[in-house]
Amino acid sequence: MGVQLNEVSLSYPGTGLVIDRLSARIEDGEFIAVLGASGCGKSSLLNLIAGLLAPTEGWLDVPDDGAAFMFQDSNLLPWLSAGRNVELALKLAGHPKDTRQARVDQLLELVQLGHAVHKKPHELSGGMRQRVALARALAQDRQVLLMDEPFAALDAITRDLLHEELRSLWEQTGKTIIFVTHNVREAIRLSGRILVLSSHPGRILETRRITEDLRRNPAQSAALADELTTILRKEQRKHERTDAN
Ligand SMILES: Nc1ncnc2c1ncn2[C@@H]1O[C@H](COP(=O)(O)OP(=O)(O)OP(=O)(O)O)[C@@H](O)[C@H]1O
Repeated sequence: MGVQLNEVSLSYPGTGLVIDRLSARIEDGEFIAVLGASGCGKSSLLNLIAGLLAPTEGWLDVPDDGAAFMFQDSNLLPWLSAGRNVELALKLAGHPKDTRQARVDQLLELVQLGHAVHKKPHELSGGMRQRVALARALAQDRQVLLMDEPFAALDAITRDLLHEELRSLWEQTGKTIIFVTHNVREAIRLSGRILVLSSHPGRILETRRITEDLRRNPAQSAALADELTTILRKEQRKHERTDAN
């Protein structure tokens, strides 16, 4: 089963309505990108799906075991090695001690970090730390993986590499991935479908399917990127005008 949102609204005290009657169905095994300008409610949406927030109105249907979360900051425990950081997640998920080391090795291999099991976070590059964070998220063994701008702080080359690795990891694991970004090219590169959110309050403005043919066609991808960027800019301007009044 995937994730279903039915007329979901969210208000914060003080801020007011942030998400307005948002409905979407995300299929099991789908890789979806949620694209929107800063402050449009993307993180709030992930928090709702993770069960960290409750909707003010409407309802959501999320798999019983919930969802794993990965953020822009790796949030690794600095005094633990990469392996121990992943092991801790396995321990919290209830994996017995005698099976944990083999699973740590497997997960770190999956994110191309088999060689870094003993390294502490400060000995790793930003990209490597995000790989450990990804392994830690996978250690939770949930079908749904929520990713909140996980590569936003990385340089372009590292990000590019991680895009490739994430796509291949998604193909291998069949996870349902909900990936939040404000980067249009990243959304096209990674996902099978893009939901574009409006700003203040967040509603679905556009839905676009991304086929493999489109992804492999630079001219078509660039045209779609231009189109989505124009939509986002227009949305941002509308919002800036509203704020100025
Ligand atoms: N706990 C909170 N209490 C009150 N207002 C909040 C809270 N969390 C977020 N907001 C407000 O809700 C709106 C949406 O925030 P959210 O972080 O979900 O957006 P976002 O699209 O993820 O932003 P960004 O791209 O900048 O991370 C913003 O105006 C923000 O200031």
